[in-house]
Amino acid sequence: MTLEQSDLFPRLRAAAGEDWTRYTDHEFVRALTRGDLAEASFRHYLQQDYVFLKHFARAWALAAFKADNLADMRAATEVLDGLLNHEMALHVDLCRRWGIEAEALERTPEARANMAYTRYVIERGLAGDLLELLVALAPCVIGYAEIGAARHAEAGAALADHPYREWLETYAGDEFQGLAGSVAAQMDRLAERHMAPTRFPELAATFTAATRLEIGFWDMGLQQTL
Ligand SMILES: Cc1ncc(C[n+]2csc(CCO)c2C)c(N)n1
Repeated sequence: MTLEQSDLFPRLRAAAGEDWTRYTDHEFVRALTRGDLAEASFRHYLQQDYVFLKHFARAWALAAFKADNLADMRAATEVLDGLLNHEMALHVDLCRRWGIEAEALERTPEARANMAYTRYVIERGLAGDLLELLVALAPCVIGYAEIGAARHAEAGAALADHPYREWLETYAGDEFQGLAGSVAAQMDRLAERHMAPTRFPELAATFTAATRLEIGFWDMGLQQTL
């Protein structure tokens, strides 16, 4: 399924209103796309993102625990496996090329914006069901796919010699686009089974909160705060 065919995600995105735009059209994203984002900001972001990915792996492990059928358990462990055994290694390589060695990554002090975001997502999963957790994860997974596709296209010919080409290619790539589509489809299946119409506002509040925490993550990168 493509994102356009999904049902719940566009409703959540619409409910997030301006916050969704503030996330996907953030100055960090604009500067990265133009190629003039300060390198120190990108390094700070990369280093924090390493810590972020570890906690997101924990959130996907929680998704496997919260699942009540094999298909949902497999979907969660596939993302977990991809993160732990593929994306983390790519991230460590990318960091090394940007001058951040593996030992420095391990010693990264966790920024408050980073902590707030990952722990919020995990808390939503602990307190709620799998749908609640996937909705908290959606701004990350589906948002980055949306940002990647749009910004990769926008950079266009400038990509030939672009400092952030690899980042843009990663999130515009088939793998992440496919992952976003399958998470959107999984949310739709769960919503069909578990979502009373009266539950939508609650889910929208979780989605908007996670979107605002993504904005905080860009701010943290841009301002290099801890
Ligand atoms: C702050 C922040 N938000 C989102 C992503 C993107 N992302 C992280 S894990 C994953 C796939 C599985 O959840 C995706 C798309 C990121 N790297 N950093």
